[in-house]
Amino acid sequence: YHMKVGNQDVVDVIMCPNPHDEPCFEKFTFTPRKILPKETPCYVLQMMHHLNFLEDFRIKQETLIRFILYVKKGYRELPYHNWLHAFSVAHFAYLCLRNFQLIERGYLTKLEALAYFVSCLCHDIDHRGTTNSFQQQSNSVLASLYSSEGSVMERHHLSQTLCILNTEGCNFLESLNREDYRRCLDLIKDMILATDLATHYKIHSRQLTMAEEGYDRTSSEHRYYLCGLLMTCADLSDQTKDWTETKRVAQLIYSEFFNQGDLEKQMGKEPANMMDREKASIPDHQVEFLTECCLCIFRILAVIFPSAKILVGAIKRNIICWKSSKDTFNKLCLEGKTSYEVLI
Ligand SMILES: Cc1nc2ccc(C(=O)N[C@]34C[C@H]5C[C@H](C[C@H](C5)C3)C4)cc2n2c(-c3ccccc3Cl)nnc12
Ligand SMILES: [Mg+2]
Ligand SMILES: [Zn+2]
Repeated sequence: YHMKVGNQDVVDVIMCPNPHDEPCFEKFTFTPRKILPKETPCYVLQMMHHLNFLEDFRIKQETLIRFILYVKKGYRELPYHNWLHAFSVAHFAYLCLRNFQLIERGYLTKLEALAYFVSCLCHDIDHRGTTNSFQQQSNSVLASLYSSEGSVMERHHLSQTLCILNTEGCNFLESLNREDYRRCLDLIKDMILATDLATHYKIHSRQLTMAEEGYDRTSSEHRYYLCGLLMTCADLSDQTKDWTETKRVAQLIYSEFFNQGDLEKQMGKEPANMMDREKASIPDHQVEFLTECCLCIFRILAVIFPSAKILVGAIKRNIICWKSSKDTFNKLCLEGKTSYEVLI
């Protein structure tokens, strides 16, 4: 957008802050879930234009638009793991690329940046609203396909992504030379597989060591850990927004968790507490998850990128809100409400 403010041109003010000084699209305080779903494909295209991907990789706009629409269609109408989650994760990746200047400061090559943004958009395609362990428990088709390698859902999201790339008129990477094409697909594989939280728990301590030692651009191990860190932070970025947003997102997540718990009960299985709408204490579980998982991973991000400290602050504020909400939850639960009913 080219915008005149007074007699001074304000060039390239994209999604500029509107007069009611709502958070600007370019800031970490912006909540991408407020964008109308039908407008989201345009915003994806706009972000890729502003990251200069179309020029750098000679991407045909028509092919890219078809790819984006196929990816959007690939997501199911679920409470949480839907297209709007993918869009918000990709928006966070866009903010990291722009605000941390990941390319300009050599943290990621342009190809890695492209793979990062596209992986965020595709990382949960065709999610069924159930966990990897549920795939095993229910002997799903996906479990029979992938359970020997682990990360069952993530391998399915990757395979769906590659299928779309191989769909007529959707391969926006077609102008990459053979080596870059191969490298980009390998990066997308590593990045989508990195969104399996169980994997994050395994490599978390090494990511911390990497941050404390100082990021070594020449180390392929460091580059792998940074990509995994950036993927997990994007996947959890809802937790860095304001309390209203965080609370609403938790309600969506637990709606999926409890649906799975109901399914497990019907199968005669005992669901985990966090999946059981009768037993789960959402505030307690969220305080634990935000403290044990989110706070740790965003602290590592802030060691490498000091401007990410505001994200750590946002998570701390949400932990305080969950702790203070506990009294309300306990009081209402005493009146016989489940913690889910209190949340909605
Ligand atoms: C707010 C919030 N809470 C969350 C609470 C719990 C879990 C969760 O999967 N826990 C674990 C706990 C152990 C070790 C592994 C495997 C299983 C056993 C299940 C992970 C995720 C949560 N989560 C996510 C999220 C991120 C990535 C994939 C799926 C999801 Cl849902 N995004 N936001 C949230
Ligand atoms: Mg996932
Ligand atoms: Zn996700």
